[in-house]
Amino acid sequence: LGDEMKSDKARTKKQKRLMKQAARDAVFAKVEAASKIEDPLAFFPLFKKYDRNGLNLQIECKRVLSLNSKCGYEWKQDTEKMEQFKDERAFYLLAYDANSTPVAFCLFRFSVDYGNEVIYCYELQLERQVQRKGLGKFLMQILQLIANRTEMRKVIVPVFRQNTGAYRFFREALQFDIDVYSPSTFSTYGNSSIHEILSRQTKFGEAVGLACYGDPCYCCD
Ligand SMILES: CC(=O)SCCNC(=O)CCNC(=O)[C@H](O)C(C)(C)COP(=O)(O)OP(=O)(O)OC[C@H]1O[C@@H](n2cnc3c(N)ncnc32)[C@H](O)[C@@H]1OP(=O)(O)O
Repeated sequence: LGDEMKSDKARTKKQKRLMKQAARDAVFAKVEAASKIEDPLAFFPLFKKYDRNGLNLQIECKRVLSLNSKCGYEWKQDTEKMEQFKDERAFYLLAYDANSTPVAFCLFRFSVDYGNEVIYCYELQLERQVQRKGLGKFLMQILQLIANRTEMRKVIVPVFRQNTGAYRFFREALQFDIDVYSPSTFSTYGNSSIHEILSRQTKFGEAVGLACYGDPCYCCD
């Protein structure tokens, strides 16, 4: 009987391990599939235009590798950014003005973060002249839509604490939470970390209601 119990226990343990592995594989498969979508913005053609508050912009979603070297942002000098730039799974949302000049970009990637399928937004940058006209909110709304469509659990953004404008934008205007894996939630870092990881759950995230962005609300429909 002792031996039988032991082998039962071993079987259950193995089953649990296999189930965990299958769940993990499913998360990676979902992220892999989303990463292969040629143009995630194609699902939302209405969002290819931003025509509000005196701006009239075209919005495109492109794979980072498909961009040519014309895009002359200063951050391209930055080595770490350059690595992100070269990542074949990364995408840009780009906003162009009437002269086809890029005036804003959002760099993101589908990713697995602590076992969760997420959209990781590395960077959101708007030229000064297009700031405070709702465009940042609109681009993040697009990310949230894409995240819902691809069944990701949340949208994540790292924000430097000293960037109070961006912090307020994400925390107050867009209702991002401090992510459970943000450095400030670990006692070793406490409040000394220079950045905070913020996140906003999708409808596939854990039991947090969707606070809508805009009026009209595009994310709940
Ligand atoms: C992951 C990261 O990349 S973090 C770094 C973010 N990027 C930067 O800091 C670069 C410079 N700034 C920018 O590119 C932009 O200003 C962003 C991305 C911070 C915000 O985008 P914008 O289009 O300017 O903001 P938007 O007009 O959508 O603002 C919506 C609301 O957010 C809040 N908000 C936006 N910017 C600020 C700010 N600087 N200070 C305080 N609140 C702000 C306001 O409540 C605003 O509503 P209101 O204008 O009616 O008061």
